[in-house]
Amino acid sequence: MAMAAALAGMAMDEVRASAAWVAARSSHVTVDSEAIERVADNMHDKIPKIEWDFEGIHYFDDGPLTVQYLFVLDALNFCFWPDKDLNYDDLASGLKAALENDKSVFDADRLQKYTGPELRKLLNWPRPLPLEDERVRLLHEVGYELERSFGGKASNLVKSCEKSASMLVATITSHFPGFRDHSVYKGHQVFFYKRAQIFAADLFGAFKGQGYGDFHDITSITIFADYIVPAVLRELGVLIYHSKLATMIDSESEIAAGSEEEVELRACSIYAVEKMRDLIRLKSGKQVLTVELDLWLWAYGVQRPSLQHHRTLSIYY
Ligand SMILES: Nc1nc2c(c(CN[C@H]3C=C[C@H](O)[C@@H]3O)cn2[C@@H]2O[C@H](COP(=O)(O)O)[C@@H](O)[C@H]2O)c(=O)[nH]1
Repeated sequence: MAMAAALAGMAMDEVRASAAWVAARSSHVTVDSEAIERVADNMHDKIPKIEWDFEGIHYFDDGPLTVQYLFVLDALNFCFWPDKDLNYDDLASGLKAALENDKSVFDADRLQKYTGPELRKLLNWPRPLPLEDERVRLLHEVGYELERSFGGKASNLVKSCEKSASMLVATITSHFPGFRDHSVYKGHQVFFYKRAQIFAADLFGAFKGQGYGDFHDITSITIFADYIVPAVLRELGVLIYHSKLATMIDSESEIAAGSEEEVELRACSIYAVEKMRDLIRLKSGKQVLTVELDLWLWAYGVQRPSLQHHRTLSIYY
């Protein structure tokens, strides 16, 4: 266990350190320190406290089934934009309705058998989902590995992590290859772990820091580098996109997964929000959690559909 705990401690340190490494070499995205200062000055005492389930779209029963639901949800929490009508809330509320209708719908043996059309039916979605084959493959992987190593239950996976969010992220990424969200940038491995970290944050939010959501190291989590938060940071002036990248995003051109542009967008977002958090702490003397900053930025972004975001086909976000 000592070895597991030591490795676990590194998971989010690696995310932070590699994001800073990219930000120091970035050529398509600039992090504007003065803008971060401005946001911290203006906002430090008025960061809105967003309720975790502010949209009222998630399943919650205060027990292990909620954990299973959240793990399945975050296994599929990526790439909605290729279907202009599909959003995260369709996934969250579709899975919720499926579970309310049939409590065994996310049993590990059943997760290993879903087909694309069955998943669509489960979500009550009328046409193929973006990256549907990958979604199905990831569901199978989740079912198989939960059964093999955790008695079929995501709640056992969480219990095995000794109330440590970083141990949870390390355990998930070592057992479930589909959660190993990383890239190689200028020869260096860069870690994001977006869906693994968001699962820890979802537990923390849903269970209000108690029970399955009780983590002594919740402060170690970074933002979840998706396609909404970078767009919000750009709107706030915190990220400046150089002209070629700005044109690609504004003209809705696809940005290749693993390209320098994509890695810089994600890594600079993590780096900038960490700086923002440090400054807010300095100015207000108060500890602000990155999960709270993330939820504020994300909620701001999804309420502004006119914000242009980058478009990358990815299973990670
Ligand atoms: N950084 C960050 N990214 C997040 C979330 C969430 C949802 N978290 C739930 C947890 C508590 C709240 O109740 C939220 O509802 C989804 N995403 C990402 O957004 C994108 C989807 O956008 P659109 O296509 O417009 O639906 C996609 O990349 C998805 O992975 C978050 O919290 N933070």
